[in-house]
Amino acid sequence: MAPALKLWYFDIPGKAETIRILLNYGGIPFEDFTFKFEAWPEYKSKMPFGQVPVLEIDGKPLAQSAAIERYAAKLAGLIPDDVFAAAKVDEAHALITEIQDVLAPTYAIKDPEAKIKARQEAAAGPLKEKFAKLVSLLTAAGGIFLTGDAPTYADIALFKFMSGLVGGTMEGIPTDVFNEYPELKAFHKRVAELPPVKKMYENVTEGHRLSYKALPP
Ligand SMILES: N[C@@H](CCC(=O)N[C@@H](CS)C(=O)NCC(=O)O)C(=O)O
Repeated sequence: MAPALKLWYFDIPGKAETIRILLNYGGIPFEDFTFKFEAWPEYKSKMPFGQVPVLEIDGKPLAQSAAIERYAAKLAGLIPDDVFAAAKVDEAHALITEIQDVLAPTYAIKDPEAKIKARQEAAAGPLKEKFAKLVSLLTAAGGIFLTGDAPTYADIALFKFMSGLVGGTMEGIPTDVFNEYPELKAFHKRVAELPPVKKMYENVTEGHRLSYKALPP
């Protein structure tokens, strides 16, 4: 029998959106339990590491977004069976995490101008180096998806990252940040048009799931 799944997270895309896409992709029913920041103190002590996302699986909690993403990807058939092929997918996923880590310190900057400046600097330097690595990976795999011609959870994670970067919540990152990378823009469109992804975002009515946005032309 399929496990009963309940995903706990704030009412924003954040670290839960890739998990949401993966579960939707696999047509796997789950309760998307979201809450406002004000309600967090009520839940924090119930979470294994005092943080979210947490996926409750038949009542048992699983924390850490990377572990939850892999779990959801296995259910959705977005991890290859072959051990080496699966490791290459993890490799691509780790590169995306590294890219996210470039921007992570900017979230904590309180001064709005300093935050924008730090992001502009990241976009002009370190992010470019990482995007070039992504293009190499994509090109080496044949230019369709990150590790070949079938989508995996790494592709979903990159799609979510790219959407979030230009989705209006990353002040300081120019919305044309991907214009120098036609391969990445084509990739983003390709993932957006995968039928389960397209369907998920067509059906969205609430703001918290709107991390997807078509990239500017
Ligand atoms: N390594 C963890 C980090 C989780 C994390 O940073 N969660 C944040 C939200 S994105 C959180 O729960 N913040 C509230 C808190 O720490 O009290 C993961 O990837 O799941």
